[in-house]
Amino acid sequence: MKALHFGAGNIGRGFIGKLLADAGIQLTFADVNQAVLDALNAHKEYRVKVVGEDAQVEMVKGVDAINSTSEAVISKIAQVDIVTTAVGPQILERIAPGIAKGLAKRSDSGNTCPLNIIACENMVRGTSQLKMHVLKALPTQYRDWVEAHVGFVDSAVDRIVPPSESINSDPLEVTVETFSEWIVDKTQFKGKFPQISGMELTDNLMAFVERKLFTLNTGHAITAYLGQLNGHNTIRDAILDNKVRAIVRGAMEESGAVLIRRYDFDPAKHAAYIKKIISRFENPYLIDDVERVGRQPLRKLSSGDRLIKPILGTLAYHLPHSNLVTGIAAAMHYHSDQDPQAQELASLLAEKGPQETIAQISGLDSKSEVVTDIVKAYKAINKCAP
Ligand SMILES: NC(=O)c1ccc[n+]([C@@H]2O[C@H](COP(=O)([O-])OP(=O)(O)OC[C@H]3O[C@@H](n4cnc5c(N)ncnc54)[C@H](O)[C@@H]3O)[C@@H](O)[C@H]2O)c1
Ligand SMILES: O=P(O)(O)OC[C@@H](O)[C@@H](O)[C@H](O)[C@H](O)CO
Repeated sequence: MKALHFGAGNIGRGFIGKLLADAGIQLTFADVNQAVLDALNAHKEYRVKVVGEDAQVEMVKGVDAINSTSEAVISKIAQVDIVTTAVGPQILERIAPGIAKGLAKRSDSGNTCPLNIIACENMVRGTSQLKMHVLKALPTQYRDWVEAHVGFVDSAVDRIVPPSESINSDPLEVTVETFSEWIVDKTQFKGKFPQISGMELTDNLMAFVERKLFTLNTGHAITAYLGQLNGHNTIRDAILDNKVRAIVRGAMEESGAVLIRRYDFDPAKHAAYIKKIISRFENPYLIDDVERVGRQPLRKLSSGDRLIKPILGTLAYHLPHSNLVTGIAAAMHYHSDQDPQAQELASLLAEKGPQETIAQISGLDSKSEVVTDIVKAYKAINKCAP
């Protein structure tokens, strides 16, 4: 089997690419980072440091790389059996035209072997969104062919992979936690399921996607935002601060109450899931900056993402949400010189004030009680800020 994986970054090299290569699949990465492309093509292998109680170094071997903006992508898509992505939600639209051209070439060349495409991004049904962009870029005469031969498979992906400490000495080495989970929607495959150890199949994907995004990522983001406000640089330092930890746990429990109602999860198992996540945030072997986890605050404050979607659930079911409100208010204070979205957020706040800003970003009604609560919490943080 052959695979093309877009995004040779942390999760690409540290998780999805590793599982594909470990399964004996011939793997090519597509990226735009020339240094990473050159290093992959020079060495054809890289180190994955799996850190935890039982630390070990594993090698990923036999890989190569192409530029994702080059014609080579089109030829690859015409030939491979599986395409995966880990590029970030905002990049899916950018890689779609190349995928569409590749699918047209595949059809023209008479390759009717099934192809499955799986986006591994932190978003709800990311592959379905990628499909929408691909179809937009695809000449209409290929649509039926694509529907018949190409599976667009949604997935949930979970492994904490911060940038490696050895980035300067080895641009390919990646440091990952021991925990990992990749769950794919088995109802969307074309042809036989690929045999990839570590890839789990489900016919109930939405429950897994929401459980992960609205528990781990909700808690992670709030840890980052409150961590920054309280002077912490890393997720571990932030979660070890009892003030931060209480709000993070409270927010995950509030979001969890929605998930338990929506998906009929077992409350005891969900409580254990939250406990495990907090211990993952505490991982002493990973250095994960609050700036990585807090990145792109406008995305994280959008209506379907980890902060707003859970609070909408609490409103629908008339459940408590005071910790989520604090988390959202903290997100509005997020600042980073490196992050264009943090700067846009700051400009919006300066121009429109907190009430209009949060309403515009999140889609919440500016006159609603919840927006009033968020603005009150935002101003209360302002008063305490050093
Ligand atoms: N790191 C994690 O802990 C983690 C865990 C689960 C899911 N994710 C998700 O995985 C995705 C990637 O996250 P990451 O942490 O690996 O980010 P990253 O920045 O380390 O990697 C992204 C990679 O995509 C590449 N890229 C950018 N534009 C591209 C393009 N047009 N074509 C091909 N490649 C392009 C970048 O050069 C980079 O190598 C995100 O959606 C993230 O939410 C990350
Ligand atoms: O990748 P983002 O920006 O959506 O979220 C930042 C982190 O919360 C995220 O990357 C986690 O580390 C990951 O989702 C763990 O599975």
